[in-house]
Amino acid sequence: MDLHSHLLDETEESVPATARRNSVGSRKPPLGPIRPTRIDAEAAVRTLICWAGDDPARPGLLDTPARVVRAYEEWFGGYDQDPVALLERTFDEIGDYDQTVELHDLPFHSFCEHHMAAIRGKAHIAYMPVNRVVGISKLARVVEACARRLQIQERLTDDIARAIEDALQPGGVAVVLVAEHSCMNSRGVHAHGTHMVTKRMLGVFETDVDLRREFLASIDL
Ligand SMILES: Nc1nc2c(ncn2[C@@H]2O[C@H](COP(=O)(O)OP(=O)(O)OP(=O)(O)O)[C@@H](O)[C@H]2O)c(=O)[nH]1
Ligand SMILES: [Zn+2]
Repeated sequence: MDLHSHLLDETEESVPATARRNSVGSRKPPLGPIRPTRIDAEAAVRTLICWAGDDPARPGLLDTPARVVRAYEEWFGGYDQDPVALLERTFDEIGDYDQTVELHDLPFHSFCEHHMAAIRGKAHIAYMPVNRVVGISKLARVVEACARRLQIQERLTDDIARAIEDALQPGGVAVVLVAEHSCMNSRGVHAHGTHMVTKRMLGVFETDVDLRREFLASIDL
């Protein structure tokens, strides 16, 4: 049963989240606690509304817990996706094409695992194909599957690169993420306008300095 149907079934006994969650690449997912039922999740939202200082029983907030839980299904839908499987379909009729394939300015949304606050940014991806390429929309899907989890930007960058490497076995992969963290700009240190930049270089992008430079220079940082 996938997450969506699981959450629709309010009577179902809680089962270990790890029984359903997919890992990124070949790595095992972290051992999670028991995943609660939808009813438990909505009760938790009511608790947070009280913690914020409002009344979950007032008319404007009555439907909010159900909405928040539905939003969580979307925001954290990555736990039920296997990024490597998204890249299963490849195309091998690439003629003599022997240069990098790059996708720039892919928007993504994630949540930092320290504050569960939004991370919004852009991903820039390159890989050096070996005999086969993947549909470019699938690269965007991989970013989404890795981002819709609780993350830190460094691991998100690595997850995306590893998924592409595992699935395509290319000559190399490069991933650069440029993102704003709302835990940095809406609270805490209130550092507005800051961007975090992370990079993961594998294969030829790690060993060939000129190739790496060319990719990094092509990104609008
Ligand atoms: N390296 C890294 N740090 C992150 C990321 N997202 C959030 N953080 C940081 O995680 C840290 C958590 O630090 P703590 O001291 O435990 O939390 P805090 O008291 O809320 O810290 P402040 O944000 O400084 O108020 C903060 O410095 C955040 O800026 C990320 O993706 N990567
Ligand atoms: Zn944070």
